[in-house]
Amino acid sequence: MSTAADPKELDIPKFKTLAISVPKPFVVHVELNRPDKLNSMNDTMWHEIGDCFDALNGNDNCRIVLLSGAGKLFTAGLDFKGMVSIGEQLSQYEDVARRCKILKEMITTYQNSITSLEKCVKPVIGLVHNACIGGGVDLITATDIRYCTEDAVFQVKEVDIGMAADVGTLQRLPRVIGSMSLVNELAFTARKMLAPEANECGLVNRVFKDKESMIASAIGIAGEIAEKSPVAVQGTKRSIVYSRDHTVQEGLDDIAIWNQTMLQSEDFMNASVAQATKSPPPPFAKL
Ligand SMILES: CCC/C=C/C=C/C(=O)SCCNC(=O)CCNC(=O)[C@H](O)C(C)(C)COP(=O)(O)OP(=O)(O)OC[C@H]1O[C@@H](n2cnc3c(N)ncnc32)[C@H](O)[C@@H]1OP(=O)(O)O
Repeated sequence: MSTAADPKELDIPKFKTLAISVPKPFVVHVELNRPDKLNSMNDTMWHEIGDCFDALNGNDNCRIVLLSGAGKLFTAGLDFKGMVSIGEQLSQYEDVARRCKILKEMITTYQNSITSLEKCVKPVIGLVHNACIGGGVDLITATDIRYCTEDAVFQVKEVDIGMAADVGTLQRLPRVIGSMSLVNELAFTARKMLAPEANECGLVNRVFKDKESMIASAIGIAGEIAEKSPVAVQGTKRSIVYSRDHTVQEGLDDIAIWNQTMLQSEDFMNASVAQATKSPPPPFAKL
């Protein structure tokens, strides 16, 4: 069975603002890659994040994704300078309905871009070093596992630029960290949350000394996940995301219907036999 240790074998489009590598078979590393602009999120990056995760979702050479930032920090959030071109587009119209149409289209495109991480059935591990600001928090709240470095700082900074966050933080952060009081405090004050507090409140579940050790550990963990049945891992992510937004009974009903099919997969049979006979896990075919 061929595996994609070579990024070219992944066969996904090339991106201007994202760097893609394959550190291990089936493990895809996506880096926000505008280091000279502090990985600030311009219109191209917003579009490319969506395109990238849509492509990885359908790619059977990808079983798990690592998401980090190239250079000094994870991301400085929305690219202020990119907002000038939106301002120019708006200035072409005097009418409120025409202006609203431009803004609505932009907001929903950016929302869909973040949601593409959640819709991607491959688990995504968010790896934050140094600063994770504004849109960066939107982005990582849509990941499945989050780690950071000791120097990490998280900031829901939108109120400081005169806006209510609108692409996911206010919807997902309460579900990630549980305490509505803490979410409210972070969102109303835009204060910095440092790594120990992020760990304590559950925004991340591991803190590493530096970026190198974080990436190395994450590649190891991703490699372990990539060796498991893709039927099992993808079904698990699907069920966790579905259950988050539904009642317990609805979640149970959904997974019963899902597994009435998936328990007939060869992965279930082969993995169960290996467990029962104390044999090493079998290799699983691409999905
Ligand atoms: C529909 C919209 C949906 C999305 C909404 C998202 C909203 C948000 O993301 S709100 C948050 C926006 N971001 C910020 O407010 C971050 C502002 N920047 C900082 O706080 C600091 O720059 C940072 C902590 C990231 C780094 O600090 P450091 O001291 O290391 O660097 P600086 O000297 O401050 O900056 C270096 C140059 O980078 C430019 N820059 C910083 N952030 C941005 C940005 N977000 N967009 C564009 N450019 C940015 C900064 O102006 C400096 O440029 P120069 O003066 O030319 O050297």
